[in-house]
Amino acid sequence: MITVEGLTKKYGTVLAVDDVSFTASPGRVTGFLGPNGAGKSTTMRIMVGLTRATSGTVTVSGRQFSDLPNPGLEVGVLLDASAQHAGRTGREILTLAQRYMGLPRHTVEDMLEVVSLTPDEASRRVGEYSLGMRQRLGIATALIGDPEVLILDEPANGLDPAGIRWMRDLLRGYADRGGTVLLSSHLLHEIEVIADDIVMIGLGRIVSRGTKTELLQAAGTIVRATNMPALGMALHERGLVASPTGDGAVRTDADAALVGQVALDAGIALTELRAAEGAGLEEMFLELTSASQREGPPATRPEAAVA
Ligand SMILES: Nc1ncnc2c1ncn2[C@@H]1O[C@H](COP(=O)(O)OP(=O)(O)OP(=O)(O)O)[C@@H](O)[C@H]1O
Repeated sequence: MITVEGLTKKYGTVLAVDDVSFTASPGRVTGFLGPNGAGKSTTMRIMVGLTRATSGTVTVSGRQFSDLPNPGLEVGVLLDASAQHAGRTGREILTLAQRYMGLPRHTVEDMLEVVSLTPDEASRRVGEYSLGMRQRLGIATALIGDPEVLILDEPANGLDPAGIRWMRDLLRGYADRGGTVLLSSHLLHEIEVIADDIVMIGLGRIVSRGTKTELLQAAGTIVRATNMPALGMALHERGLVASPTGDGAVRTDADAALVGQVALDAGIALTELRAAEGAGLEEMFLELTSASQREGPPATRPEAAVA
């Protein structure tokens, strides 16, 4: 379990993390989602004691990271796969972790197998590794102490589609065995596929959080009619906000039953009526983080916690 309470980090005048609170629970994969510069890495660095918080607390399994006697046995961390010593081989890096944590020697070969690094690759210097190979080695280092909690910053970076599938299955299995996984990404689809719970952050603030199911339900309804202007008018008259989806339909926050009733009352024939699901989550992500999108206009920050 990871518990973040009122976490704030200022770098001079930059408010990188602004009063962030959330939990990541055992048995679940929690996706930490936000655009570039949202504050994900800073939050994770504070979690593992690499950056000092201005205020607020983070506990892992009830304790601060700095109070853990042998942290690698309790928390597996992958923050920057490129930070590994370029002159050492993959096997040497894992062996150092194994000795440092006081683990049996066979764990090194076990982990190489888990992350599918071949004996030949394990004997090569990390400086010659591709980014995907470095990520695999980083995940092996995070897992070697068999910790209960994993904190992974953009772990899918550099992995090919098969590698992403492999990582997804690995983390799923880890969570299903009771582990706590927190992983960050600026890619909605990645988080949507892998996470049970989602925490969205923008400009250092939590803009939404909840289970994926809740967020998908909260994503609204897609509706299409032969007479779209009449449908727009009918929804408007009932106080329902509808926004164009870009392909001729509209999305509204109302549930499908209400939208269907509104259309029936107005005598409008619908050609499509369905839960917005993934498309809606993407729209919500863009809406919720619009204040922090470099491409978007400045706006007041929304707060849309659903859990
Ligand atoms: N050491 C630092 N000194 C000053 N500002 C910093 C420092 N580290 C991060 N920041 C600022 O804090 C904010 C949040 O950065 P952070 O790296 O946490 O975002 P992120 O969500 O991880 O982004 P990305 O997806 O691009 O990795 C940014 O405005 C960044 O410029």
